[in-house]
This record gives sequence, structure tokens and C-alpha cells, in this order.
Amino acid sequence: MNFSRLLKTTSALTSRWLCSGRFQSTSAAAQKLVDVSVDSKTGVSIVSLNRKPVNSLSLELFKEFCGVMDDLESEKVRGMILKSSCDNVFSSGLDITELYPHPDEDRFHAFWLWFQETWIKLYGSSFPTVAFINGHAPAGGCVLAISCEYRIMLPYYKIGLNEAPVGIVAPDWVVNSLKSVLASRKAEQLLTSGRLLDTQEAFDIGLIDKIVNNEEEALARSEEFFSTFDNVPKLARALTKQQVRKNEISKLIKNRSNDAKLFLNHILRPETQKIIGSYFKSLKDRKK
Ligand SMILES: CC/C=C\CC/C=C/CC(=O)SCCNC(=O)CCNC(=O)[C@H](O)C(C)(C)COP(=O)(O)OP(=O)(O)OC[C@H]1O[C@@H](n2cnc3c(N)ncnc32)[C@H](O)[C@@H]1OP(=O)(O)O
Repeated sequence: MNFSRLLKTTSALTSRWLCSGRFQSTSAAAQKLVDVSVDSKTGVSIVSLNRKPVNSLSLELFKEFCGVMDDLESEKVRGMILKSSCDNVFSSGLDITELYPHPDEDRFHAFWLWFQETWIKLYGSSFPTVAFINGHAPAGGCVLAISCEYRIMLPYYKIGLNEAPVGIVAPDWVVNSLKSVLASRKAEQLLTSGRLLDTQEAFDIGLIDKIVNNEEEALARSEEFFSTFDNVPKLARALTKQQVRKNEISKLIKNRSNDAKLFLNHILRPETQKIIGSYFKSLKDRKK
């Protein structure tokens, strides 16, 4: 099966959840959670996550993001830069209120399938992708960044997969995305310790590719990355990228519902709920 057909393949059960209108945004006038603009100099699309205050990743944000990715695929854009419009935070990871306290099972199932869909579309996109990490990128924020092809980060922020200390176990598609960026041993150390790295440490181990001081420099470095493909036929580039990433994506596509069930079972365990609950409380208490 070719890759674009594979990307469209979802089991009947999964389609039912993804196509269901049950979890629509409540108001048509609701603010956009994902903004898109085009850099007029380079023709590159800039996609900004816009769920204030910290871009925590909700079902509605994932849905909107997937719609944007579909549009960019059909417009055959030259490239995409993913960034944040929140101050100091690229994304604070999954919205903890989707996980705690005791999520509604139907909503959680849909939430997780849309998270998978986001990863499938971002990791498997035909066009080149850059993450401009213009703020902290813990947990799910880091997952978005490592799903892109190239990472550029501002100094003095933190990035990493801190799920283990929060009682959450990484699914294999997240582990494999990290292993596509870092050697297996480094990936394991980062995941099992759950340590967040500052920008310089992330650069030193190869988790990010460039450090920049401002957005202007980020656009210039992104352009250098995109222009490395200027003499490569678009289709050949896209199919080559997808060939490299195909195994992880097809494994998830075959196992989506089960992956959601496994994660939900883990999240619903009383010990896990307890750890997430005290973590969430400590986040709130920090400000008191
Ligand atoms: C190993 C991979 C495994 C699986 C992959 C998929 C699973 C992922 C699981 C997750 O992603 S769980 C989420 C993990 N996220 C975090 O641990 C980050 C938590 N947040 C922070 O550390 C900080 O908020 C920040 C450094 C991102 C930003 O700090 P600051 O600018 O000082 O903002 P506040 O902390 O004051 O946050 C403002 C407001 O937002 C609430 N909030 C923050 N993060 C989340 C979140 N992820 N979900 C829901 N809500 C969040 C925070 O409590 C504040 O709320 P107030 O009501 O106090 O205003």
C-alpha cells in the first residue's frame, strides 16, 4: 500500500470517533486555537499554537491542528514552521484536565485518537517541518517538536519528556519518535529520568538543531533548512521522508484503538490518578 493511502487508512472504529461531531468547539465564534500565516518572503507557512495561557493540548486544539495540516497538504506548501503565540511557552503538553480527575471515557478515547492523528499528520507530513521552540516544551510539547524534521530553540527554556515523574508511560510511537532524533541510550535516559533539559543541554545532546536569539534569526535558520531542498524534486523528497518514517506510522495505524485503551487503563489506575492529582495541585500551588 502506498503511503498516502496508508495515511488515510483508519479502522471503522477509529473513523467513528474521528468523524463524530460530539466534541465540537462550543461556539462558532470561539477564538482560533491554531493560527496560520504565510511568510511573504519565503512562501513558508507559519502555524502558531494559540491556546492561552500555555498551549495545553486539548481535544479541540488537536482537531483544529489536524484541519490545518490537511489544508497545508492540499495547498502543497513549501514548508511549515510550528511555533507558539503564548508568552514563554511553546506548549505545556497534554491538557492535564483531559487526564484528571477521572476523565470521561468517551471523551478521553476521542482525545487520544486526535492526539494520535496529530502525530500521524505532523510526523508523516509530505512537506518539510521546523519547530521553532519559542518557549518551554515539556511532555506533549516536546512530542510536537520531535515530530518535526528540524528544531530551533530560544535560549533559557526547558524541553523534555517529563511524563515518568508524572506517572505517565510513553506509548511506543512517542518512544520511537524520540529514537529517530536521539540514540537509543540517550532516549532511554531522558524518558526514564523525565529530566527537562535547558536549551544548551538539549543542543549538546542533539535534541535540538540550532539555538537562536530571536524570531528573526529563527526565520533565517529555518530558511536555510528549507532551501537545502530547493534542488530536490518535491515528490521524491516527500516519498523518501515517508519511507524513512513509514514503519512507526503504520504500526500505530494498525493499533490505534488498542493504544488508546492501554493509555486510558493506565490513566484510570488509582495510583496514576493520585500522582497526576498531586502534580497538578503542585502546579497550582506554585503561585500561592
Ligand atoms: C513520555 C511521553 C509520554 C506520553 C506522551 C504523551 C503524554 C503526555 C503527557 C503530558 O503531556 S502531561 C502534561 C505534562 N506537562 C507538564 O508537566 C508541564 C506543566 N506546566 C508547567 O510546567 C508550567 O505551566 C510551564 C513551565 C509550562 C509554564 O509556566 P508558567 O508560565 O509559570 O505558567 P503557569 O504554570 O502559571 O501555568 C498557567 C496556568 O496553566 C495551567 N497549566 C500549565 N500546564 C498545564 C497543563 N499541561 N494542563 C493543564 N493546565 C496547565 C497552570 O496550572 C496555570 O493554571 P492557573 O489556574 O494556576 O492559572
